[in-house]
Amino acid sequence: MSRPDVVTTVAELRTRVAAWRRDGARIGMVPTMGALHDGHLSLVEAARGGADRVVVSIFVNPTQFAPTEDLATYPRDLDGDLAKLAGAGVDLVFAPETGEMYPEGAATTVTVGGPAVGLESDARPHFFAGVATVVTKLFAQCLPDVAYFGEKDFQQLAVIRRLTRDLSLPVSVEGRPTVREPDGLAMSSRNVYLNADSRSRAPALYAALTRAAAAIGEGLPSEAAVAAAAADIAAAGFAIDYVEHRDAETLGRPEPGRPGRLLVAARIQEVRLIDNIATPNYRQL
Ligand SMILES: Nc1ncnc2c1ncn2[C@@H]1O[C@H](COP(=O)(O)OP(=O)(O)OP(=O)(O)O)[C@@H](O)[C@H]1O
Ligand SMILES: CC(C)(CO)[C@@H](O)C(=O)[O-]
Ligand code: BAL
Repeated sequence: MSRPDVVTTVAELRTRVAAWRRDGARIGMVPTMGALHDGHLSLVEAARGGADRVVVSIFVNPTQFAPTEDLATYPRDLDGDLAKLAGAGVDLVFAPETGEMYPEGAATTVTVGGPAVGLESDARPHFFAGVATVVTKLFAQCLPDVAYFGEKDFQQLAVIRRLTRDLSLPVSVEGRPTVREPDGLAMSSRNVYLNADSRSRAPALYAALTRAAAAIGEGLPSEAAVAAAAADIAAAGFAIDYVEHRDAETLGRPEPGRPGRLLVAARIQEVRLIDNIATPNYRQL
């Protein structure tokens, strides 16, 4: 099966997209950092369904990593990624070098408040400014009609929705459900860092969220459900960054009658995993 075409410059990307647009095509974009797995492929499939042409970007964005984080070792495999995309219906891969995305002297950063405050930002204070800046640039470079993001990075999705609205970007942002391994672990490029022992413990994260969401649905007070989830996660050997019940849209305090979300970030063997689950029947104050 033939691999998708790859371009590395904004000029080439714009030329290709402009030609499709002249033909009246609707453009879909799937931004990624590569090391593709079935979660990414589910976004590609959604894009195939919602657009005539699909662009996948692959760029390990340095501005969303702190100096202490795993930028240098983040899994990179463009050749393997292109093989996975062969036959997936992708029209173009945009795989820029860092200098193309951040030319010498780049001095502009997009910062988001609201849903970007707290949770991931407490552990990764630089993170959402990096994501917001690169996603704004990708949207400006490609000018997609619609862009697809995973609910696995739930706060990131909320931040991207908010920045798109606040900056009046003419892009429809679509969130897609988390794709999981058969034992419930959310697929993530960083799962390859897990050794056999940590991998066997990792499904405890989603199992704890599932139990807590069901308990909240049955009327258990939010605080008690969160405390039980935290205890389960700690018992599985994780160091917890946060376990929180939040409003699914604002990520502020959960409100009865509105969709809620349980979110977790926890570390095992120094691998930081995140996950989340809906609490649609939330009724407690
Ligand atoms: N399991 C998954 N199901 C659905 N979407 C996913 C999943 N994992 C990642 N995505 C989405 O794919 C897009 C690109 O994510 P990214 O390249 O960072 O992959 P990742 O597996 O989340 O990597 P990382 O381990 O760095 O978090 C994001 O919109 C992300 O939410
Ligand atoms: C949205 C994104 C591609 C921006 O670099 C990244 O944060 C990711 O892969 O989720
Ligand atoms: N999956 C979001 C990108 C990151 O964690 O750096």
